[in-house]
Parts: sequence; C-alpha cells; structure tokens
Amino acid sequence: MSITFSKAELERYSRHLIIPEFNIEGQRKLKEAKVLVIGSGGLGSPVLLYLAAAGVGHLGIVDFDVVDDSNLQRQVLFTVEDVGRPKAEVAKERLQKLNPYIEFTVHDTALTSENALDIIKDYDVIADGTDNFATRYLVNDACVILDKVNVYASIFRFEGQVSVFNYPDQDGVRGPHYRDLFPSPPPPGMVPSCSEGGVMGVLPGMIGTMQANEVIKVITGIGKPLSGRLFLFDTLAFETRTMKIRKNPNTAPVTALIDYEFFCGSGHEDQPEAVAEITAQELKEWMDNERQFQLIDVREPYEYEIANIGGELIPQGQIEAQLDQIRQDKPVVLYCRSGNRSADVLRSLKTKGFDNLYNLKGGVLSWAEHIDPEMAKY
Ligand SMILES: Nc1ncnc2c1ncn2[C@@H]1O[C@H](COP(=O)(O)OP(=O)(O)OP(=O)(O)O)[C@@H](O)[C@H]1O
Repeated sequence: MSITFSKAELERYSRHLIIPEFNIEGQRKLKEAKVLVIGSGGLGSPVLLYLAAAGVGHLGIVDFDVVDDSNLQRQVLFTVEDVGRPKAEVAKERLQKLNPYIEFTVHDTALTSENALDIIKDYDVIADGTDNFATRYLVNDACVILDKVNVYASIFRFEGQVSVFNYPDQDGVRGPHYRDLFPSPPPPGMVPSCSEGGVMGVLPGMIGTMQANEVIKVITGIGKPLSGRLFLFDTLAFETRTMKIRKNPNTAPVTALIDYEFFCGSGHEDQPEAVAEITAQELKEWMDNERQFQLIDVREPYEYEIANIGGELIPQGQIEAQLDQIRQDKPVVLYCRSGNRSADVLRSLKTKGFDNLYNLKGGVLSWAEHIDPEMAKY
C-alpha cells in the first residue's frame, strides 16, 4: 500500500518536508513505521510526544502503572486530572489530540517474559523508557530474538545515557546489544530507582528527546545511529562522553526469554536475607581433605579467564537455564569476585528449592588475600 498524505498532513509536516535530507521520503518512512515505546513515564513522555508530533504512523504504548502526583514533576504527558488513571490510556488520549493522523495501540499491562515476544513482534523499532534492570534485559533479549532495533536510554539524578542496540549494518549484521555492555545486572539495591534516588525533572526531557531522535534516524536512515556507542551526559558538569561498545565474544547467544526478576535478584527485601558462608580458609581445608562438594563460579567467562579457583563456570545470567547442572546430592559452594553476586545467586537458588548451598565469603578477592597471593593482582 503506497503511503499518501492529505493536505492537512502536508501542512502539518511542512517544516520536515523542506529539509532537503529529510523531505517527503523521510516523512513517508515515519508514517509507515510502527514504534513501540515501553514505559510512558519520565523518558517515555518526551519520546512519545515527539514521535507523535513527528508523524510516526503507528505508536504502541506499554505501561502497567497509573499516574501518581509525584510523576507530574517530569512525566509531561500527564496533568493533575490524570492522577490515578492508567498511564498508557491517558498517554494515547493526549497524543491523539496532538496528532489525529496517526494510530495508537495501548498495552495497559506490564511487559513480561510471557507477553513480550507477542507484543514486540508487531513493531519495527522499540524504544525502552523503563526504569528497572529486569525489564531492560527483557526488552533487550526480546529484541535480539526478534531482530528488532532497541533504542535505549536511562537516567539517574543528573545523568543520562543513550544507545542504539541490535542495529543491523548494511550487510544485516547486528551491532552490540545491552548484554554486550552490561553482561550481568548490578547487585540488587546497588543502583537506586528514581523513587529511591530521585531524578531532576528536566533530565528525562533532555535524554528522552535524544532517544526520540535516534528512533527517527533509525526509521528514516538519515545520519549515523548511535549503534556501537554509548552516549553519556552529566548535566551538572555539562560534560558529554561517547564510549565505544563492541560485541563481547563472551556474550552467550540469546535464544529464549528467562525469569528476569530472578536474573536481576529483584523482588528482594530491603535487608537481604543472610546466607550460609564458607571462608577461603575453610574452603581450602575442604579441598585439601578432598571433601565431596561442587564448586561453581558465577562470574562472567572473561573474569574466570583472568583468575579462578577452579570449579565449574556458570555465569549468573545462565544459572536459571542450567539448574540441572547444580548438584543436590552434596554441598554446593558458589563464588564470584567479592561474594555479592554469588550471595544473590544463592538466595535465588533457595527460592527454587535448592539447599546445602554455601557462599564463599569475600569471593576470589578473599581467596587471593588468604590462600593464593599470586592472584592478588586480580
Ligand atoms: N515491565 C514493565 N512494563 C511496562 N511498563 C513498565 C515496566 N517497567 C517499568 N515500566 C514503566 O516505565 C515507566 C518508567 O518511568 P519513570 O522512570 O519516570 O518511573 P515511575 O515508576 O513512573 O516513577 P517513580 O520511580 O518515581 O515511582 C513507569 O511508568 C513504569 O510504570
């Protein structure tokens, strides 16, 4: 079906149409495009407003939440009258008034491992405006599985970052994705959310408009998308940096969605539950006495290569897929660099019914200090 524009649309988009590099072709590509914006909060608001205004033909909006008073400081899609109403629904009403020439699909639901592939498959480009690691890994993995471009942004207090993941080059080879940049999530509680750490209201406006700009570049093919690069903006210092991101040969192929709450160790209590620990000296004794136990390193393969104390390598992100590798007939000792990641894995395994688990206190660092000084450089 060939895309045409009414007189009113031509008038509306006239300032785009007179840009030589953009012109009617760029506008046509926008009108043809289906973009899914996940999260209609701080980032999602400017992304949606600008994409709707620019004339993206079909916008999908995913959000499970309702508008809260504390959202109004930055979530510029919403007004006082909207408090208590579903964000995705309100967003559509607001955007439809801004641009009646485009279509919307409202997904008033949380994106989960159960529905993500089904929702995402119908769109050309995805913009992730969510605020938690579990959803970011979920969006990433679903985009990798479905060969979709994922335009990513995140914000914290005065700082933001933007990148374009899984972008195909002219030969169709996909660029790096979120897992190449962040192989494993930070320990739960280490990176506070906006509600815990706060965020300047203007920040999502600045970062979200850059995200929208990348979406437009990806759709129209104009310019050089932020693929293979991570843009960082410290608004207090007014300093920007652009880091190169490469494909990580150790990133495991993404073939299926997993339990992302488990993977990220979220759903945790404020005070993490204590875990059974073993010191480096005790572990050494177990080894010297040839005691029967399973030793598992939950770090990334590249960390294992730098220094390890033996055992099997099952990176934190792959534990869930390899539960059958974990022995139930003898004690299991889990280790990582400092003991935090392995403690999270241990807690998660307990919720899956595993028992007789020990965490190496202080991890490889403690082993290096007490048992093997050769490793001290690690
Ligand atoms: N899995 C998910 N599915 C759908 N929407 C999500 C998901 N995870 C997060 N979101 C949405 O992403 C948006 C992120 O917006 P923002 O970062 O401004 O945080 P918030 O949750 O609205 O505010 P606060 O953290 O201050 O309570 C929220 O509207 C949230 O509901």
